[in-house]
Amino acid sequence: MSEYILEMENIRKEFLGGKVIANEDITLKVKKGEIHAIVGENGAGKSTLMKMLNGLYEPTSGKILYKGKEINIDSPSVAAKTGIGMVYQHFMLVDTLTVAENMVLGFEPSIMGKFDKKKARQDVIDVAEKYGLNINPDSKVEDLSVGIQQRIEILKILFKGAELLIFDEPSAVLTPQEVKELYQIMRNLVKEGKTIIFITHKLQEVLDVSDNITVIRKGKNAGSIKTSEATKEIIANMMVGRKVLFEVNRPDVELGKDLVEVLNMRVNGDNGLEAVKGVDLIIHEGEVLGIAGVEGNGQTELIEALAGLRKVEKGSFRIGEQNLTHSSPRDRRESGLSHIPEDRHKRAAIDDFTIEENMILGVENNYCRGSILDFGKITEKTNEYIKKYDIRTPDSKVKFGGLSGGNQQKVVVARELEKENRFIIASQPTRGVDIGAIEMIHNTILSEKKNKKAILVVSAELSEVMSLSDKIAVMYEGKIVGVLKREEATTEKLGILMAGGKIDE
Ligand SMILES: Nc1ncnc2c1ncn2[C@@H]1O[C@H](COP(=O)(O)OP(=O)(O)OP(=O)(O)O)[C@@H](O)[C@H]1O
Repeated sequence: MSEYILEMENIRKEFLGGKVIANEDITLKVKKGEIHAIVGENGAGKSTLMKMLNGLYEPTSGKILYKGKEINIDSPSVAAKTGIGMVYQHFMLVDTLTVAENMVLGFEPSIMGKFDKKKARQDVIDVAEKYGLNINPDSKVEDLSVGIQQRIEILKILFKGAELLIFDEPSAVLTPQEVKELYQIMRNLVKEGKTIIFITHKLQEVLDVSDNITVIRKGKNAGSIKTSEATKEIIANMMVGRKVLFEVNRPDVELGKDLVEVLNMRVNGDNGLEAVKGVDLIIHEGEVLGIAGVEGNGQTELIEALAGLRKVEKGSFRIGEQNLTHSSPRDRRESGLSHIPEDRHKRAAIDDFTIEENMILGVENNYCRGSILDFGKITEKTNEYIKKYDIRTPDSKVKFGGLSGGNQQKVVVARELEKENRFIIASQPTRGVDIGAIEMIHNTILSEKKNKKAILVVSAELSEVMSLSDKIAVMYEGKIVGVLKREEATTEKLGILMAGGKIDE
Protein backbone atom coordinates (compact mmCIF):
# COMPACT_ATOMS: atom_id res chain seq x y z
CA MET A 1 0.00 0.00 0.00
CA SER A 2 1.09 3.57 -0.69
CA GLU A 3 2.65 5.43 2.23
CA TYR A 4 0.51 8.38 1.22
CA ILE A 5 -3.07 8.83 2.30
CA LEU A 6 -3.48 11.53 -0.32
CA GLU A 7 -1.83 12.17 -3.67
CA MET A 8 -2.89 15.05 -5.86
CA GLU A 9 -1.17 14.79 -9.24
CA ASN A 10 -0.75 17.49 -11.88
CA ILE A 11 -3.81 19.38 -10.72
CA ARG A 12 -5.03 22.24 -12.85
CA LYS A 13 -7.99 24.46 -12.01
CA GLU A 14 -9.24 27.25 -14.20
CA PHE A 15 -11.89 29.88 -13.48
CA LEU A 16 -13.73 32.34 -15.71
CA GLY A 17 -13.23 30.24 -18.82
CA GLY A 18 -9.47 30.02 -18.37
CA LYS A 19 -8.93 33.71 -17.60
CA VAL A 20 -7.77 32.70 -14.11
CA ILE A 21 -5.53 29.67 -13.67
CA ALA A 22 -5.72 29.18 -9.91
CA ASN A 23 -3.79 25.89 -9.89
CA GLU A 24 -1.34 24.76 -12.53
CA ASP A 25 0.29 21.36 -12.49
CA ILE A 26 0.24 21.06 -8.69
CA THR A 27 1.35 17.85 -7.03
CA LEU A 28 0.77 17.35 -3.32
CA LYS A 29 1.60 14.19 -1.39
CA VAL A 30 0.46 13.77 2.18
CA LYS A 31 1.59 10.88 4.39
CA LYS A 32 -0.82 9.14 6.73
CA GLY A 33 -0.50 10.45 10.29
CA GLU A 34 1.35 13.66 9.49
CA ILE A 35 0.55 17.33 9.88
CA HIS A 36 1.18 18.88 6.50
CA ALA A 37 1.25 22.67 6.18
CA ILE A 38 0.36 24.45 2.96
CA VAL A 39 1.73 27.95 2.66
CA GLY A 40 1.82 30.57 -0.07
CA GLU A 41 1.05 34.17 -0.80
CA ASN A 42 -2.48 35.52 -0.99
CA GLY A 43 -4.08 34.25 -4.15
CA ALA A 44 -1.44 31.54 -4.64
CA GLY A 45 -4.19 28.93 -4.94
CA LYS A 46 -4.22 27.18 -1.55
CA SER A 47 -7.95 27.37 -0.84
CA THR A 48 -8.77 26.35 -4.40
CA LEU A 49 -6.63 23.24 -4.05
CA MET A 50 -8.32 22.34 -0.76
CA LYS A 51 -11.81 22.96 -2.13
CA MET A 52 -11.14 20.25 -4.71
CA LEU A 53 -10.57 17.83 -1.86
CA ASN A 54 -13.80 18.85 -0.26
CA GLY A 55 -15.89 18.45 -3.40
CA LEU A 56 -16.64 22.17 -3.77
CA TYR A 57 -14.67 22.39 -7.02
CA GLU A 58 -13.65 19.76 -9.52
CA PRO A 59 -10.20 19.92 -11.11
CA THR A 60 -10.01 21.05 -14.74
CA SER A 61 -7.45 18.27 -15.13
CA GLY A 62 -5.24 16.06 -12.96
CA LYS A 63 -5.73 13.10 -10.64
CA ILE A 64 -6.58 12.66 -6.97
CA LEU A 65 -5.64 9.40 -5.25
CA TYR A 66 -6.92 8.54 -1.78
CA LYS A 67 -5.19 5.59 -0.11
CA GLY A 68 -3.67 4.73 -3.46
CA LYS A 69 -6.96 4.64 -5.40
CA GLU A 70 -8.06 7.26 -7.87
CA ILE A 71 -11.22 9.04 -6.73
CA ASN A 72 -13.65 11.59 -8.09
CA ILE A 73 -14.81 13.96 -5.35
CA ASP A 74 -17.72 15.69 -7.00
CA SER A 75 -19.59 16.85 -3.90
CA PRO A 76 -18.98 17.56 -0.20
CA SER A 77 -20.99 14.46 0.69
CA VAL A 78 -18.65 12.29 -1.40
CA ALA A 79 -15.73 13.95 0.39
CA ALA A 80 -17.29 13.13 3.76
CA LYS A 81 -17.96 9.51 2.74
CA THR A 82 -14.40 9.19 1.54
CA GLY A 83 -13.14 10.36 4.94
CA ILE A 84 -12.16 13.94 4.16
CA GLY A 85 -13.49 16.80 6.31
CA MET A 86 -12.83 20.52 6.32
CA VAL A 87 -12.86 22.97 9.23
CA TYR A 88 -13.68 26.39 7.81
CA GLN A 89 -12.87 29.79 9.27
CA HIS A 90 -16.53 30.77 9.19
CA PHE A 91 -18.30 28.24 11.31
CA MET A 92 -21.50 26.63 10.17
CA LEU A 93 -23.29 26.13 13.46
CA VAL A 94 -26.83 26.85 14.59
CA ASP A 95 -26.44 29.35 17.42
CA THR A 96 -29.66 28.53 19.22
CA LEU A 97 -29.00 24.79 19.47
CA THR A 98 -26.82 23.02 22.01
CA VAL A 99 -23.44 21.48 21.24
CA ALA A 100 -24.93 17.97 21.14
CA GLU A 101 -27.79 19.03 18.86
CA ASN A 102 -25.38 20.74 16.47
CA MET A 103 -23.11 17.75 16.41
CA VAL A 104 -25.69 15.30 15.22
CA LEU A 105 -27.60 17.67 12.95
CA GLY A 106 -28.57 15.80 9.80
CA PHE A 107 -28.00 12.30 11.16
CA GLU A 108 -29.62 12.35 14.57
CA PRO A 109 -29.59 9.09 16.51
CA SER A 110 -33.14 7.94 17.12
CA ILE A 111 -34.89 5.64 19.49
CA MET A 112 -38.34 4.38 18.57
CA GLY A 113 -38.61 7.03 15.87
CA LYS A 114 -37.69 9.89 18.19
CA PHE A 115 -34.49 11.94 18.57
CA ASP A 116 -32.33 10.11 21.11
CA LYS A 117 -30.92 13.06 23.03
CA LYS A 118 -29.24 10.89 25.61
CA LYS A 119 -27.25 9.04 22.99
CA ALA A 120 -26.31 12.29 21.22
CA ARG A 121 -24.97 13.68 24.52
CA GLN A 122 -23.03 10.51 25.25
CA ASP A 123 -21.57 10.42 21.73
CA VAL A 124 -20.32 13.98 22.15
CA ILE A 125 -18.77 13.18 25.51
CA ASP A 126 -17.05 10.07 24.14
CA VAL A 127 -15.56 11.65 21.03
CA ALA A 128 -14.58 14.85 22.89
CA GLU A 129 -12.80 12.82 25.55
CA LYS A 130 -10.96 10.68 23.04
CA TYR A 131 -9.37 13.73 21.40
CA GLY A 132 -9.06 15.93 24.50
CA LEU A 133 -11.54 18.46 23.18
CA ASN A 134 -13.17 19.36 26.50
CA ILE A 135 -16.69 20.49 25.56
CA ASN A 136 -19.93 20.59 27.52
CA PRO A 137 -22.59 18.93 25.32
CA ASP A 138 -25.41 20.98 26.87
CA SER A 139 -24.06 24.50 26.26
CA LYS A 140 -25.82 26.64 23.70
CA VAL A 141 -23.52 27.54 20.82
CA GLU A 142 -24.35 31.26 21.09
CA ASP A 143 -22.84 31.33 24.60
CA LEU A 144 -19.53 29.78 23.56
CA SER A 145 -16.23 31.42 22.63
CA VAL A 146 -14.86 31.20 19.11
CA GLY A 147 -12.27 28.64 20.23
CA ILE A 148 -14.91 26.29 21.58
CA GLN A 149 -17.09 26.74 18.49
CA GLN A 150 -14.13 25.66 16.41
CA ARG A 151 -13.86 22.50 18.51
CA ILE A 152 -17.48 21.71 17.73
CA GLU A 153 -16.68 22.01 14.04
CA ILE A 154 -13.80 19.59 14.53
CA LEU A 155 -16.03 17.20 16.44
CA LYS A 156 -18.67 17.42 13.72
CA ILE A 157 -16.34 16.19 11.05
CA LEU A 158 -14.89 13.50 13.31
CA PHE A 159 -18.43 12.31 13.83
CA LYS A 160 -18.85 11.95 10.10
CA GLY A 161 -15.82 9.66 10.13
CA ALA A 162 -13.12 12.01 8.82
CA GLU A 163 -9.62 10.55 8.64
CA LEU A 164 -8.06 13.42 6.74
CA LEU A 165 -8.87 16.81 8.29
CA ILE A 166 -8.26 20.07 6.49
CA PHE A 167 -7.96 23.27 8.52
CA ASP A 168 -8.22 26.57 6.65
CA GLU A 169 -6.27 29.18 8.66
CA PRO A 170 -7.50 27.72 11.93
CA SER A 171 -5.74 30.12 14.25
CA ALA A 172 -6.76 33.35 12.52
CA VAL A 173 -9.76 33.79 14.79
CA LEU A 174 -8.28 32.45 18.03
CA THR A 175 -6.72 34.05 21.09
CA PRO A 176 -3.10 33.08 21.92
CA GLN A 177 -4.29 30.70 24.65
CA GLU A 178 -6.80 29.08 22.30
CA VAL A 179 -4.07 28.67 19.69
CA LYS A 180 -1.98 26.64 22.16
CA GLU A 181 -4.98 24.45 22.90
CA LEU A 182 -5.62 23.97 19.20
CA TYR A 183 -2.03 22.77 18.69
CA GLN A 184 -2.60 20.21 21.42
CA ILE A 185 -5.84 19.07 19.79
CA MET A 186 -4.07 18.72 16.44
CA ARG A 187 -1.36 16.61 18.08
CA ASN A 188 -3.99 14.43 19.78
CA LEU A 189 -5.75 13.89 16.48
CA VAL A 190 -2.55 12.70 14.84
CA LYS A 191 -1.76 10.46 17.80
CA GLU A 192 -5.14 8.83 17.26
CA GLY A 193 -4.26 8.08 13.65
CA LYS A 194 -5.75 11.08 11.84
CA THR A 195 -3.95 13.09 9.17
CA ILE A 196 -4.06 16.89 9.02
CA ILE A 197 -3.53 19.39 6.24
CA PHE A 198 -3.56 23.00 7.30
CA ILE A 199 -3.30 26.32 5.57
CA THR A 200 -1.74 29.18 7.44
CA HIS A 201 0.06 32.46 6.98
CA LYS A 202 1.82 32.25 10.32
CA LEU A 203 5.27 30.84 9.77
CA GLN A 204 5.98 30.32 13.45
CA GLU A 205 2.88 28.14 13.58
CA VAL A 206 4.14 26.10 10.64
CA LEU A 207 7.43 25.51 12.46
CA ASP A 208 5.66 24.70 15.73
CA VAL A 209 3.20 22.06 14.57
CA SER A 210 3.82 20.67 11.12
CA ASP A 211 5.91 17.71 9.94
CA ASN A 212 6.15 18.70 6.29
CA ILE A 213 5.49 21.85 4.31
CA THR A 214 4.37 22.39 0.74
CA VAL A 215 4.74 25.85 -0.75
CA ILE A 216 2.51 27.12 -3.53
CA ARG A 217 3.54 30.11 -5.54
CA LYS A 218 1.37 31.78 -8.17
CA GLY A 219 -0.69 28.63 -8.67
CA LYS A 220 2.32 26.33 -9.00
CA ASN A 221 4.34 24.07 -6.74
CA ALA A 222 7.30 25.90 -5.30
CA GLY A 223 8.53 22.77 -3.52
CA SER A 224 8.08 20.74 -0.36
CA ILE A 225 10.37 20.67 2.64
CA LYS A 226 10.63 18.83 5.94
CA THR A 227 9.78 21.14 8.83
CA SER A 228 12.89 20.01 10.70
CA GLU A 229 14.97 21.45 7.86
CA ALA A 230 13.01 24.70 7.52
CA THR A 231 13.40 28.17 8.99
CA LYS A 232 11.10 31.17 8.64
CA GLU A 233 13.55 32.71 6.19
CA ILE A 234 13.70 29.60 4.00
CA ILE A 235 9.90 29.30 3.84
CA ALA A 236 9.43 33.02 3.18
CA ASN A 237 11.95 32.89 0.39
CA MET A 238 10.20 29.93 -1.22
CA MET A 239 6.84 31.70 -0.93
CA VAL A 240 7.72 35.14 -2.14
CA GLY A 241 10.88 34.58 -4.16
CA ARG A 242 12.72 37.32 -2.29
CA LYS A 243 14.01 38.01 1.18
CA VAL A 244 11.34 39.18 3.60
CA LEU A 245 12.32 41.36 6.53
CA PHE A 246 10.47 40.30 9.63
CA GLU A 247 10.93 43.65 11.35
CA VAL A 248 9.73 47.05 10.27
CA ASN A 249 11.54 50.28 11.01
CA ARG A 250 9.38 52.64 12.96
CA PRO A 251 10.30 56.12 11.81
CA ASP A 252 11.14 58.66 14.50
CA VAL A 253 8.48 61.29 14.17
CA GLU A 254 8.08 64.30 16.38
CA LEU A 255 4.56 64.18 17.72
CA GLY A 256 2.19 67.06 17.02
CA LYS A 257 -0.86 68.19 18.92
CA ASP A 258 -3.36 65.83 20.50
CA LEU A 259 -5.58 65.17 17.52
CA VAL A 260 -7.89 62.45 18.80
CA GLU A 261 -9.50 62.45 22.19
CA VAL A 262 -11.81 59.84 23.65
CA LEU A 263 -13.12 60.68 27.11
CA ASN A 264 -14.86 58.37 29.56
CA MET A 265 -16.48 56.41 26.76
CA ARG A 266 -19.16 53.91 27.66
CA VAL A 267 -20.68 51.58 25.08
CA ASN A 268 -23.01 48.61 25.31
CA GLY A 269 -22.50 45.23 23.66
CA ASP A 270 -25.06 43.29 21.60
CA ASN A 271 -26.45 41.77 24.78
CA GLY A 272 -27.28 45.19 26.22
CA LEU A 273 -24.61 44.96 28.91
CA GLU A 274 -21.88 47.55 29.19
CA ALA A 275 -18.89 46.39 27.10
CA VAL A 276 -16.77 49.55 27.21
CA LYS A 277 -16.59 50.90 30.72
CA GLY A 278 -15.19 54.40 30.68
CA VAL A 279 -12.27 54.44 28.25
CA ASP A 280 -9.97 57.46 27.83
CA LEU A 281 -7.55 57.74 24.90
CA ILE A 282 -5.45 60.52 23.49
CA ILE A 283 -3.61 60.13 20.19
CA HIS A 284 -1.26 62.80 18.89
CA GLU A 285 -0.44 63.69 15.32
CA GLY A 286 2.19 61.25 14.10
CA GLU A 287 1.48 58.74 16.85
CA VAL A 288 0.45 55.09 16.66
CA LEU A 289 -1.50 53.87 19.65
CA GLY A 290 -1.90 50.11 19.81
CA ILE A 291 -4.63 48.35 21.71
CA ALA A 292 -3.70 44.89 22.91
CA GLY A 293 -6.12 42.54 24.56
CA VAL A 294 -7.70 39.16 24.30
CA GLU A 295 -10.60 39.45 21.87
CA GLY A 296 -13.94 40.00 23.56
CA ASN A 297 -12.74 42.58 26.09
CA GLY A 298 -14.59 45.51 24.55
CA GLN A 299 -12.20 46.37 21.70
CA THR A 300 -14.76 45.62 18.99
CA GLU A 301 -17.45 47.72 20.67
CA LEU A 302 -15.03 50.60 21.26
CA ILE A 303 -13.94 50.67 17.63
CA GLU A 304 -17.51 50.37 16.35
CA ALA A 305 -18.50 53.31 18.55
CA LEU A 306 -15.64 55.42 17.18
CA ALA A 307 -16.63 54.49 13.63
CA GLY A 308 -20.27 55.44 14.24
CA LEU A 309 -21.55 51.89 13.97
CA ARG A 310 -22.61 51.61 17.61
CA LYS A 311 -24.25 54.06 19.99
CA VAL A 312 -22.12 55.89 22.53
CA GLU A 313 -23.95 55.75 25.86
CA LYS A 314 -21.71 58.20 27.69
CA GLY A 315 -18.52 60.12 27.13
CA SER A 316 -17.15 61.91 24.09
CA PHE A 317 -14.99 61.53 20.96
CA ARG A 318 -13.40 64.26 18.94
CA ILE A 319 -10.99 64.60 16.05
CA GLY A 320 -9.31 68.00 16.15
CA GLU A 321 -11.97 70.50 17.16
CA GLN A 322 -14.84 68.41 15.82
CA ASN A 323 -17.03 66.64 18.33
CA LEU A 324 -18.12 63.43 16.60
CA THR A 325 -19.60 61.56 19.56
CA HIS A 326 -22.99 61.10 17.95
CA SER A 327 -22.19 61.78 14.29
CA SER A 328 -23.10 59.48 11.41
CA PRO A 329 -20.42 57.26 9.84
CA ARG A 330 -20.50 59.52 6.78
CA ASP A 331 -19.87 62.67 8.83
CA ARG A 332 -16.98 60.92 10.54
CA ARG A 333 -15.48 59.89 7.21
CA GLU A 334 -15.81 63.44 5.97
CA SER A 335 -14.05 64.66 9.10
CA GLY A 336 -11.06 62.51 8.19
CA LEU A 337 -11.71 59.12 9.77
CA SER A 338 -10.50 56.00 7.95
CA HIS A 339 -11.59 52.65 9.25
CA ILE A 340 -10.21 49.22 8.38
CA PRO A 341 -12.75 47.03 10.20
CA GLU A 342 -12.01 43.64 11.70
CA ASP A 343 -14.75 41.96 9.69
CA ARG A 344 -14.42 43.06 6.08
CA HIS A 345 -17.48 41.12 4.92
CA LYS A 346 -19.86 42.66 7.43
CA ARG A 347 -18.52 46.17 7.54
CA ALA A 348 -16.34 47.08 4.63
CA ALA A 349 -17.13 45.48 1.32
CA ILE A 350 -19.77 43.96 -0.91
CA ASP A 351 -18.95 40.59 -2.44
CA ASP A 352 -21.09 41.10 -5.53
CA PHE A 353 -19.51 44.44 -6.38
CA THR A 354 -16.33 44.66 -8.45
CA ILE A 355 -13.00 45.77 -6.98
CA GLU A 356 -13.59 49.22 -8.51
CA GLU A 357 -17.04 49.52 -6.98
CA ASN A 358 -15.69 48.52 -3.59
CA MET A 359 -12.82 50.95 -3.96
CA ILE A 360 -15.22 53.92 -4.06
CA LEU A 361 -17.58 52.79 -1.27
CA GLY A 362 -18.03 55.69 1.11
CA VAL A 363 -15.69 57.92 -0.90
CA GLU A 364 -17.86 58.32 -4.01
CA ASN A 365 -17.55 62.11 -3.82
CA ASN A 366 -13.84 61.88 -4.59
CA TYR A 367 -14.67 60.24 -7.91
CA CYS A 368 -17.34 62.63 -9.21
CA ARG A 369 -17.13 65.02 -12.09
CA GLY A 370 -19.98 67.41 -11.34
CA SER A 371 -22.70 65.16 -10.06
CA ILE A 372 -21.74 62.09 -12.09
CA LEU A 373 -19.23 59.38 -11.31
CA ASP A 374 -16.03 59.62 -13.32
CA PHE A 375 -15.57 55.97 -14.35
CA GLY A 376 -12.27 56.66 -16.10
CA LYS A 377 -10.80 58.02 -12.89
CA ILE A 378 -12.20 55.11 -10.87
CA THR A 379 -10.49 52.58 -13.15
CA GLU A 380 -7.26 54.54 -13.25
CA LYS A 381 -7.04 54.94 -9.46
CA THR A 382 -8.06 51.34 -8.81
CA ASN A 383 -5.32 50.12 -11.14
CA GLU A 384 -2.83 52.34 -9.34
CA TYR A 385 -3.83 50.79 -6.00
CA ILE A 386 -3.83 47.25 -7.41
CA LYS A 387 -0.20 47.84 -8.28
CA LYS A 388 0.82 49.61 -5.10
CA TYR A 389 -0.88 47.12 -2.78
CA ASP A 390 -0.01 44.11 -4.92
CA ILE A 391 -3.63 42.97 -5.22
CA ARG A 392 -3.49 39.74 -7.22
CA THR A 393 -6.31 39.89 -9.77
CA PRO A 394 -6.64 39.64 -13.55
CA ASP A 395 -8.21 43.15 -13.60
CA SER A 396 -10.10 45.80 -11.65
CA LYS A 397 -13.51 44.62 -12.83
CA VAL A 398 -13.33 41.27 -11.05
CA LYS A 399 -15.94 40.75 -8.32
CA PHE A 400 -14.63 41.26 -4.79
CA GLY A 401 -16.11 37.90 -3.75
CA GLY A 402 -13.95 36.10 -6.35
CA LEU A 403 -10.70 37.38 -4.80
CA SER A 404 -8.75 35.30 -2.31
CA GLY A 405 -9.21 36.31 1.34
CA GLY A 406 -5.93 38.17 1.66
CA ASN A 407 -6.46 40.08 -1.56
CA GLN A 408 -9.90 41.18 -0.36
CA GLN A 409 -8.23 42.57 2.74
CA LYS A 410 -5.74 44.48 0.60
CA VAL A 411 -8.61 46.17 -1.31
CA VAL A 412 -10.11 47.45 1.94
CA VAL A 413 -6.74 48.56 3.28
CA ALA A 414 -5.96 50.41 0.04
CA ARG A 415 -9.30 52.24 0.02
CA GLU A 416 -9.01 53.34 3.63
CA LEU A 417 -5.35 54.35 3.60
CA GLU A 418 -5.52 56.17 0.28
CA LYS A 419 -8.50 58.36 1.11
CA GLU A 420 -8.02 61.78 2.66
CA ASN A 421 -7.81 61.28 6.39
CA ARG A 422 -6.47 62.50 9.71
CA PHE A 423 -7.28 59.56 11.95
CA ILE A 424 -6.83 55.93 10.88
CA ILE A 425 -8.37 53.06 12.79
CA ALA A 426 -6.82 49.76 11.71
CA SER A 427 -8.52 46.79 13.30
CA GLN A 428 -6.80 43.46 12.63
CA PRO A 429 -5.32 45.07 9.50
CA THR A 430 -3.36 42.04 8.36
CA ARG A 431 -5.71 39.18 9.25
CA GLY A 432 -5.42 36.52 6.56
CA VAL A 433 -2.70 38.45 4.75
CA ASP A 434 0.58 36.85 3.64
CA ILE A 435 4.01 37.84 4.99
CA GLY A 436 5.02 39.90 1.98
CA ALA A 437 1.78 41.87 2.14
CA ILE A 438 2.03 42.28 5.92
CA GLU A 439 5.39 43.93 5.40
CA MET A 440 3.86 46.27 2.82
CA ILE A 441 0.78 47.15 4.93
CA HIS A 442 2.92 47.79 8.01
CA ASN A 443 5.25 50.06 6.06
CA THR A 444 2.30 51.96 4.58
CA ILE A 445 0.74 52.47 8.02
CA LEU A 446 4.06 53.70 9.35
CA SER A 447 4.52 56.09 6.45
CA GLU A 448 1.19 57.65 7.47
CA LYS A 449 2.84 58.36 10.79
CA LYS A 450 5.33 60.51 8.93
CA ASN A 451 2.35 62.31 7.38
CA LYS A 452 1.30 63.28 10.91
CA LYS A 453 -1.80 61.11 11.01
CA ALA A 454 -3.10 59.78 14.31
CA ILE A 455 -3.35 55.98 14.12
CA LEU A 456 -5.12 53.45 16.30
CA VAL A 457 -4.15 49.82 15.73
CA VAL A 458 -6.11 46.98 17.29
CA SER A 459 -4.75 43.51 16.81
CA ALA A 460 -4.95 40.10 18.35
CA GLU A 461 -1.33 39.63 17.23
CA LEU A 462 0.95 41.01 19.91
CA SER A 463 3.84 41.08 17.47
CA GLU A 464 1.81 43.39 15.22
CA VAL A 465 0.87 45.78 18.02
CA MET A 466 4.47 45.82 19.20
CA SER A 467 6.05 46.47 15.85
CA LEU A 468 3.72 49.35 14.92
CA SER A 469 2.89 51.20 18.11
CA ASP A 470 4.52 54.08 19.97
CA LYS A 471 2.31 53.38 22.96
CA ILE A 472 0.33 50.27 23.84
CA ALA A 473 -2.89 50.33 25.83
CA VAL A 474 -4.13 47.02 27.19
CA MET A 475 -7.87 46.46 27.36
CA TYR A 476 -9.36 44.05 29.85
CA GLU A 477 -13.04 43.66 30.71
CA GLY A 478 -14.00 46.90 29.02
CA LYS A 479 -11.32 49.08 30.62
CA ILE A 480 -7.83 50.25 29.78
CA VAL A 481 -5.84 48.53 32.50
CA GLY A 482 -2.41 49.82 31.55
CA VAL A 483 -0.59 51.95 29.02
CA LEU A 484 3.04 51.15 28.21
CA LYS A 485 5.53 52.99 26.05
CA ARG A 486 6.82 50.75 23.27
CA GLU A 487 10.27 50.70 24.85
CA GLU A 488 8.89 49.36 28.13
CA ALA A 489 6.54 46.81 26.61
CA THR A 490 7.44 43.14 26.56
CA THR A 491 5.28 40.16 25.63
CA GLU A 492 5.37 39.08 29.27
CA LYS A 493 4.20 42.43 30.67
CA LEU A 494 1.46 42.73 28.07
CA GLY A 495 0.40 39.13 28.67
CA ILE A 496 0.00 39.77 32.41
CA LEU A 497 -2.13 42.88 31.81
CA MET A 498 -4.19 41.08 29.15
CA ALA A 499 -5.03 38.39 31.66
CA GLY A 500 -6.21 40.96 34.22
CA GLY A 501 -3.02 40.91 36.31
CA LYS A 502 -0.86 43.78 37.55
CA ILE A 503 2.78 44.47 36.75
CA ASP A 504 5.29 45.64 39.33
CA GLU A 505 6.75 49.02 38.57
N1 LIG B 1 -14.72 31.13 -7.70
C1 LIG B 1 -13.73 31.83 -8.26
N2 LIG B 1 -13.91 32.53 -9.39
C2 LIG B 1 -12.91 33.22 -9.96
N3 LIG B 1 -11.65 33.27 -9.49
C3 LIG B 1 -11.41 32.59 -8.36
C4 LIG B 1 -12.43 31.83 -7.68
N4 LIG B 1 -11.89 31.26 -6.58
C5 LIG B 1 -10.60 31.64 -6.57
N5 LIG B 1 -10.31 32.43 -7.64
C6 LIG B 1 -8.99 33.01 -7.98
O1 LIG B 1 -8.05 31.97 -7.91
C7 LIG B 1 -6.82 32.43 -7.36
C8 LIG B 1 -6.44 31.58 -6.17
O2 LIG B 1 -7.32 31.87 -5.09
P1 LIG B 1 -7.28 31.09 -3.70
O3 LIG B 1 -8.47 31.56 -2.89
O4 LIG B 1 -7.15 29.64 -3.94
O5 LIG B 1 -5.94 31.67 -3.06
P2 LIG B 1 -5.31 31.43 -1.61
O6 LIG B 1 -3.92 30.96 -1.83
O7 LIG B 1 -6.19 30.58 -0.79
O8 LIG B 1 -5.26 32.92 -1.05
P3 LIG B 1 -5.46 33.57 0.45
O9 LIG B 1 -4.23 33.27 1.21
O10 LIG B 1 -5.56 35.04 0.19
O11 LIG B 1 -6.72 32.99 1.03
C9 LIG B 1 -7.03 33.90 -7.04
O12 LIG B 1 -6.53 34.66 -8.13
C10 LIG B 1 -8.53 34.05 -6.96
O13 LIG B 1 -8.92 35.37 -7.30
